[in-house]
Amino acid sequence: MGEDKRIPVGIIGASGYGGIQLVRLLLEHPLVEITYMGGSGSVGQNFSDLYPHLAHCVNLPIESCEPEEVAARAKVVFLSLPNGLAAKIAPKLLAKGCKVLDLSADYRFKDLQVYDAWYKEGEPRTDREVNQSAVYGLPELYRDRIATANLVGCAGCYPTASLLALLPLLKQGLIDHSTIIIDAKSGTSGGGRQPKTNLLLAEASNSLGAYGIASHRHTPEIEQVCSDIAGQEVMVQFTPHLIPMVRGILSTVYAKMRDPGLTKDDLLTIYKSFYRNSQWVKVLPKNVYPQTKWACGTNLCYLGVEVDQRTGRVIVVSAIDNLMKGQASQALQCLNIMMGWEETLGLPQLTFYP
Ligand SMILES: NC(=O)C1=CN([C@@H]2O[C@H](COP(=O)(O)OP(=O)(O)OC[C@H]3O[C@@H](n4cnc5c(N)ncnc54)[C@H](OP(=O)(O)O)[C@@H]3O)[C@@H](O)[C@H]2O)C=CC1
Ligand SMILES: CC(=O)N[C@@H](CCC(=O)OP(=O)(O)O)C(=O)O
Repeated sequence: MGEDKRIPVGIIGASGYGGIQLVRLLLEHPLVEITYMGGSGSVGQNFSDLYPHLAHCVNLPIESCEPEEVAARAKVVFLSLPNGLAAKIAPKLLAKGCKVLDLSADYRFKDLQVYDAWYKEGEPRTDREVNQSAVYGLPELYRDRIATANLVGCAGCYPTASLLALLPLLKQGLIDHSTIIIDAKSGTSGGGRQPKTNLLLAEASNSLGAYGIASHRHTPEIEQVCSDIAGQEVMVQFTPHLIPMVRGILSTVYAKMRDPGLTKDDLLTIYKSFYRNSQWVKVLPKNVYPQTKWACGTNLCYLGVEVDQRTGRVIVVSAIDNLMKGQASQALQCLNIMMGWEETLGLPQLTFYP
């Protein structure tokens, strides 16, 4: 038997929805081994007490999150915690030499004033320097930066779906920035495993509603990336909806084209070329538009591109699994890049269907 070269990995927030996706992915990844599980309310329990169906493959206790202890037992740490906690833990882990992937919003914003304005989680942040070192975890845009990062602030779920739809348009300067409208729907798992009234079956089933209109926290995150690509300030109109299903995000993006003469064939050529080196983004053929079911359980994003010649608008429909490409599997994709591994390693591409 050769030496086992698996990298020891910790998951803080293992009991949550992000945590359990990471467990599934990391157990099947050939180059890592889960060595630490951290939490809060579930400390003292075994992971298999929380998820008995996994008792045959996971036997680890949930421990309190002591950064020194975590760093002694893990070289890579995934933080899958409510917003505001990673900013307190990540600097200590980085100082001990760990690579850190944060699934919350704490390290997504270059400008902490923007973070503070939208995420009022308590005391002011004291980790400005660390924050400056963080790279936004959207591999299709920042692959090179992720490759050399020690800290990645993984992209949010709605931003991932929406930005992948928008990137080629912004990069090529094809749209009037002031006309971007994003209409998105998410399954209830987007709200996490903690009980919330609006996520009860009786509230969410047989019903569809918008929330966070003109005020959702993903608006500045989407705008930050759009502005970075466009080289000028971009504002978007973003409206999320809660839809009665468990997994999935469908984001439909509208914008006025600068050149109304562009056809659907032109745009499909542009999209296919833009994503030619991105295995996880599938640009669908002409007149085919994605369903969330196609992406379920995978790291894939499916894009359908349309042009309304009557209004001069381009319409792009984007489908992802919010817990996968929108969260845990995208974090693992980032880790693969950080470690110089094959970007597809350990990432599922076949959905459960139907
Ligand atoms: N759900 C989604 O679709 C997406 C979520 N995200 C983000 O990922 C992060 C995790 O989300 P999700 O998994 O859905 O959330 P959950 O509510 O399902 O899980 C939260 C986890 O955080 C742990 N936790 C809470 N407080 C503490 C604490 N003080 N110290 C240590 N651990 C703590 C909980 O552990 P315990 O049970 O032990 O208390 C639990 O494991 C959030 O920031 C979320 O915004 C990002 C993209 C998509
Ligand atoms: C349905 C639902 O409640 N969705 C969550 C999605 C946010 C999320 O999960 O957090 P990230 O910022 O880390 O992506 C919401 O709208 O707040």
